[in-house]
Amino acid sequence: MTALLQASRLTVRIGDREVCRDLELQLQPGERLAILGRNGAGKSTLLSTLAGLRPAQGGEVRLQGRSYSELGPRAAARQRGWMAQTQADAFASSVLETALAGRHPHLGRWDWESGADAELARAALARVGLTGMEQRETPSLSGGERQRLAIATLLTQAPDLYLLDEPLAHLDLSHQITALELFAGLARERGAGVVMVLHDPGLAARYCDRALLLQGDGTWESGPVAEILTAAHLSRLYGHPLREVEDGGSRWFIPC
Ligand SMILES: Nc1ncnc2c1ncn2[C@@H]1O[C@H](COP(=O)(O)OP(=O)(O)OP(=O)(O)O)[C@@H](O)[C@H]1O
Repeated sequence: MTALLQASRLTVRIGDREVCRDLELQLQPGERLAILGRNGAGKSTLLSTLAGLRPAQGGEVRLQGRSYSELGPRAAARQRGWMAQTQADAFASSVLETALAGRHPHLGRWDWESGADAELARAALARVGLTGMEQRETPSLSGGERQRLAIATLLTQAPDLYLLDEPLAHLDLSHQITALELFAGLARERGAGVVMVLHDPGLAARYCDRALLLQGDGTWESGPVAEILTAAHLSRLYGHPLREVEDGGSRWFIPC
């Protein structure tokens, strides 16, 4: 099976600092991967490299077997969606218009969005609880509402691969679980691949199949969450002792 995402011998640097050296990564349809690490370890930098938005210093990234230069930006945007850590609105537009921007990679150069596109956008807004807010201007949204709009825009884009930089930022606990369940459903039902930068290893253990730990010095570890997300690994990763607690079949990690 062709991997949705493959990174081979990927080396990413910021100045003379290494984020990862010779990273090997494969994501198959339906798989969810969590990226964890300390602040400044380079998680966002790696994610934007995986999204083809930043050049790698070595190795390569392929989407369903093709490099970003082979695909070109429009085809790449039909295959992978990227959610930035913060949502910047260059100018005010309505909630519905913002969600509809997710359809742009699917339209011809001179096409307008159709009624069917608007239906997709409205359905996506409904899935994140923004029905009734379609005509609101984006600067008037709260932080959590703006984040849910970013998720709705990605749902409207409907790529095969979702690259999410801290998708739970600004969300209350209930909306965090709703968002994680939503991406779990896309993986299960549509075979979507999901890569998420997360700061909660308990949620990563519950909602991802595999985890990638970025140590901040170019070294990394990855594997199934059962093997990688342990108190010993995580204590070393964060430089603070953590204790593992099991409850109702889920594993949680508590700072000591
Ligand atoms: N253009 C830049 N010039 C200099 N340093 C940069 C630049 N971009 C990022 N950095 C630095 O690179 C490091 C990695 O940044 P990155 O945003 O990828 O980290 P992160 O792991 O996502 O962090 P966080 O958990 O805080 O979001 C940080 O120390 C950051 O200050």
